Amino acid sequence: MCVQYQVLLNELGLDESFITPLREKYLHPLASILYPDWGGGCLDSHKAFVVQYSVDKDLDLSSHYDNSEVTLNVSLGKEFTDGNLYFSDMREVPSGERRYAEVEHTIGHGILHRGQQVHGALPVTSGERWNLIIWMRASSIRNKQCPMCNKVPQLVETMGEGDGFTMTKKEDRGETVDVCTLI
Ligand SMILES: O=C(O)CCC(=O)C(=O)O
Ligand SMILES: [Fe+2]
Repeated sequence: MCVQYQVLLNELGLDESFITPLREKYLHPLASILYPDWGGGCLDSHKAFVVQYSVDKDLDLSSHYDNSEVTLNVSLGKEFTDGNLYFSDMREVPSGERRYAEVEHTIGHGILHRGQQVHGALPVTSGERWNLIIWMRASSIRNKQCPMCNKVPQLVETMGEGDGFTMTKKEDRGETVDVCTLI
């Protein structure tokens, strides 16, 4: 899975003023109720970005799961045809046994889902489709098991934002990332 056309909101200075308060005040309480078994009650960081699709850029996004415990996906517009989202089972279900459901995403609406639920976006056939994606992370969950490789994470310091893992207090040296995302 690779989204080529994306803008990270923290690079635009929008994390502290917009995404962090949105997560803490609104998304965390909702996720605590909806997804208590998937880290929804202990979300403590995020990666937020805007993705863009059009016929001359990326058309679609193949089936994948996110590097998140809970994801918010908001349709920002602009005007486009097709490009529906689809959702399937959790990633543990073997690919041959998965069932898929298509969801038409109304502009201005947000869809909250578990990061480990398999999903993707179908091709747009005209116009431009822009979405705000917030991958929310729970360090207490991912510190025990990496959501991308299922292993106990091997943490290394990183430049800029990490991937929502935390080191123990003694070793706390800043943002960290699991080596599995680097290879
Ligand atoms: O294009 C979309 O609406 C889905 C994007 C997505 O699933 C992701 O970036 O993880
Ligand atoms: Fe995704």
